[in-house]
Amino acid sequence: MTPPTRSIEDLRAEVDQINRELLKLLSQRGAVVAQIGHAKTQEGRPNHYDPAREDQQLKELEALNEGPFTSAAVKMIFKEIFKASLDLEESNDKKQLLVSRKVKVEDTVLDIDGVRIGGDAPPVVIAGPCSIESEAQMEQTAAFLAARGVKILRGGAYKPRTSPYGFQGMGVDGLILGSQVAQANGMLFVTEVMDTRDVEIVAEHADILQVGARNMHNFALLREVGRARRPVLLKRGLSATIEEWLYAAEYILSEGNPEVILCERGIRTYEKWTRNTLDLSAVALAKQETHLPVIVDVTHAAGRRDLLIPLAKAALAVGADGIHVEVHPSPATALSDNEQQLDFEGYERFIGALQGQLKQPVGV
Ligand SMILES: O=C(O)C(=O)C[C@]1(C(=O)O)C=C[C@@H](O)C=C1
Repeated sequence: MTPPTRSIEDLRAEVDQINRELLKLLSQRGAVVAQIGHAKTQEGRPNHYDPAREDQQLKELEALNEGPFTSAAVKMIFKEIFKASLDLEESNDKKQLLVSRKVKVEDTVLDIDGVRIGGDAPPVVIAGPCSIESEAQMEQTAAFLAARGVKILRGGAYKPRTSPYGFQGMGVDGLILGSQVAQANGMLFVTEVMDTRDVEIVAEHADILQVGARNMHNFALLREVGRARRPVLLKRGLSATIEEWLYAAEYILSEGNPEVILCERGIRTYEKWTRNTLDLSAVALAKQETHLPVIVDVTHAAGRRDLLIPLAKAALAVGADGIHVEVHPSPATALSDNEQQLDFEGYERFIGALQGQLKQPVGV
């Protein structure tokens, strides 16, 4: 065996020097890749991952590889570089999102005719029936809730039902009824808009436009409500990741409407004992990553009345800016969501249990 002509120390010094050069090259590569990422964002390409481009680079590197590393090893190293590059592109991209706290540090506080939502405002309660069904039903509910300090009345005029044969809502008559009853009781009116063609008429009658979970990925609708001059309550999609939810909000802000309230309403999981699984980490994360108000729809979160109080308590404990809950004078005869809506007595118990956390008088 021929003795090594150079000492380990000497060789290590050379390795250190190569490391420094590799790092310099990696940083140079990162800077160029960041520019590619920026260009992709400018072009409106939300997905920066490009497997074909990665493949092309790997093939070229394989062809050029003279060893001593195997092609598999070279590929593995470069795949890590692509992954880090992609992370870099996407994190730079995120920094520029209008919803991001990196762009706007302070909380967005909505002030809708004197009702403040988000930031240092006390948590709001949004309550009302699932569907607008009749004058009597709306009047009774609004009077009951208004007397208990609720400032925002909900009620669906267009109902996205699982079955096309289910009750589909009262449409424009429902909008008129909901807004009149809310106004008569000194409340704001929030209702869902499902179709781009209805945004104008819904915005005419509602104080807040709701985009429902099933429409969170309806980008045409998101753009349209982004152009409306009304605040938007954006529910998280049934199977949407937090990132997808925030991008949906970004669609609205990017059209010039900064008044977005995020609403976590439970996501679809393998769990069968609850209708959905309330994702509280999404609430905490959305509050951390964005400056927007975040509320929790406890009614849909679990799909069962017996969990409403603990879920609402937990939501407020992680920092939710409000609670959305369905209330109906007679849930058993309601035309939708019988299992989930609270009757008036149930609402009293519910709100009583939250009194300490709501930081505001809720009783009469
Ligand atoms: O070339 C691109 O499109 C890039 O975004 C750069 C890059 C890379 O690091 O080479 C990064 C991620 C993509 O999946 C493909 C390639």
